[in-house]
Amino acid sequence: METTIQQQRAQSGPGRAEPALAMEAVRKTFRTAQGPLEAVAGIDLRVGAGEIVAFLGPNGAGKTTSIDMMLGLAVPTSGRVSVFGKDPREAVAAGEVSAVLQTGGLLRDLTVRETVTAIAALHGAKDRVDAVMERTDISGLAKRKVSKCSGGEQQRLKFALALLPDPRLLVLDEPTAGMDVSARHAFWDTMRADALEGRTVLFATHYLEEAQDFAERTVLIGAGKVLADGPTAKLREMTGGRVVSATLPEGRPVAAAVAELELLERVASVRLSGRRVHVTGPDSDAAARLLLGPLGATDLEIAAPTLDAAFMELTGAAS
Ligand SMILES: Nc1ncnc2c1ncn2[C@@H]1O[C@H](COP(=O)(O)OP(=O)(O)OP(=O)(O)O)[C@@H](O)[C@H]1O
Repeated sequence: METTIQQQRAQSGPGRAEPALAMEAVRKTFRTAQGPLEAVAGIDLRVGAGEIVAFLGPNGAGKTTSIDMMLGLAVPTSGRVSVFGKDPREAVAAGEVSAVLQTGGLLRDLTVRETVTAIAALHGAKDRVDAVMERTDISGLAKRKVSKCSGGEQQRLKFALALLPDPRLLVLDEPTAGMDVSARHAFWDTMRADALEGRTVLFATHYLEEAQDFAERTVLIGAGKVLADGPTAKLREMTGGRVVSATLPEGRPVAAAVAELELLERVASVRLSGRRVHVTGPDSDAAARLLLGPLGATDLEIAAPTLDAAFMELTGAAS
């Protein structure tokens, strides 16, 4: 699906010359009881119009703080943020950027349709109510009170509200947080269809899979800095491919097995916990063959790299 989006957008997407978003040497320091806390520690980022970018990082990496600055909800301590060449607050006022945020914002006593209609009136977009509800798959919930909607349904409603001004840049902060797997898939299906129409999308996520499934480009952030920025497929390669785990047999020295595994070509790391060995590298087949064959290991598992693994590889590489 990632390739399909890339291909279709390469053919029909808008020109990429104009930056939708530019962050230049952006820092944000909070004063806390323990002293100053640098949540964003010098981020440079340029997102071209029509790009789909994942902002990937663990808890506390600085994603939400960065997004707040993109939306004019927070002001950088130093550096500059612009959206389509404008101050973010001007871009928000002009309806050029809108967001689905993690926190709050919905009135519980209104129905879904009342909510959409009220916000549409603010944007002068009453004629878009039906289309937007259809697009985000909430037409069937029109008469339901917001307080009776599930977490996933509320996220879809927030998505509908964000689409009302027909923004050129859509910013999503953990849009699928709290959704179950099927709701998550449904959300991304809707999102993909929308992105194909040429909107620029930047979304924050903890999930490497979400970046892989949806974003052409991933910006990995940690401790307020950009650790890696490039095509999502490349990031996956950089993280060393898959992790092969297996239990080594009793009665044989584990150190010799580890040494043999380390001799395999293109192995990124070999880690032991008790007799359980974890081999990371792009050639999972070779590791699996050696483990199950000569090394006599059992209980083999092969897993895609997790964000934690990716993060450790990249922070290790960066330090
Ligand atoms: N208003 C604030 N005052 C003090 N510290 C803050 C404030 N907002 C964020 N922080 C701190 O700044 C750091 C970055 O937080 P931020 O919410 O941007 O990270 P995040 O990547 O979005 O994390 P998460 O994935 O948990 O949402 C954290 O250490 C957080 O505790």
